[in-house]
Amino acid sequence: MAVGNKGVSVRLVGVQKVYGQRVVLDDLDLRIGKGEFIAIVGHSGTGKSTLLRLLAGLEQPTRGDVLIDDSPVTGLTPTARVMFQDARLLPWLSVFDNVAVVLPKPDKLQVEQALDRVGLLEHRHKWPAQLSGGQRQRVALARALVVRPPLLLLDEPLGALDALTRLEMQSLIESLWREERFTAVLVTHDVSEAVRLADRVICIADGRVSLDLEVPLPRPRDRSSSFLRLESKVLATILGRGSADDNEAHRVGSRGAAPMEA
Ligand SMILES: Nc1ncnc2c1ncn2[C@@H]1O[C@H](COP(=O)(O)OP(=O)(O)OP(=O)(O)O)[C@@H](O)[C@H]1O
Repeated sequence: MAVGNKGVSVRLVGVQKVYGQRVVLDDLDLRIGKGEFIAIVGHSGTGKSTLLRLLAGLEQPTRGDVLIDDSPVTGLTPTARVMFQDARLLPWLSVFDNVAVVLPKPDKLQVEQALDRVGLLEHRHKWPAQLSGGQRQRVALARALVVRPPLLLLDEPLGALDALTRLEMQSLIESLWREERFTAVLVTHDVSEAVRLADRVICIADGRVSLDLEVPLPRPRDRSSSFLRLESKVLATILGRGSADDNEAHRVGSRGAAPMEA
């Protein structure tokens, strides 16, 4: 498989996605650099998962182009792996086999390294039912990363976890990303998680990008005053209000979450 440990670049140009009468994404433009970590936030139903499915090649845009390393996505994106909110493990396979199953040619060392990287090597002989929710998501992460994908798509992967496990998983994802520098696109409802992990936080509203906010904070990030300012800026955009220190330069487009009368 054509995979490596360097990220890919991603470009969406004038992307529209229509389901029946519903225009979910409309003339959306977005660029993601190689190895960047992007978080996508926005109200429920604004098309965040749709956007990930377009990047994965699970769907095609109604109009416009999705380009990975400058090549249009026309079928499943071979460089991408997706992680979902539910781990989607096969209950009749061991932890080891749940990771090995995605390899065209199972390789014991490769699987054990992937499990070791997520801290689950000693659990490799267990069944999914014997694991906690957090451990199951670690297996899903190992399965996604075992092929060292250049593009990791994360669809609210930590949404069902308790707060503490969620923080641990955020640290794990961040440290694996820092080691391997794949391109990461995280869909999340948790604005704090977005600001903690992402180089840029993208808000989607009315089918397009309503905020593209750089997070220029050193990692690992704590909840400093700068962190809180960025967090409130993202929240204000999602809620459709300008925050007191809002900077118009961060807003893009003329529609969507433009500041409204508060
Ligand atoms: N296959 C489909 N057929 C018809 N409508 C769809 C399909 N997939 C998504 N939609 C609709 O498109 C809209 C956007 O869905 P999507 O799941 O991308 O939103 P989202 O922002 O990820 O939402 P959430 O935050 O609730 O997960 C929703 O109205 C949804 O019902």
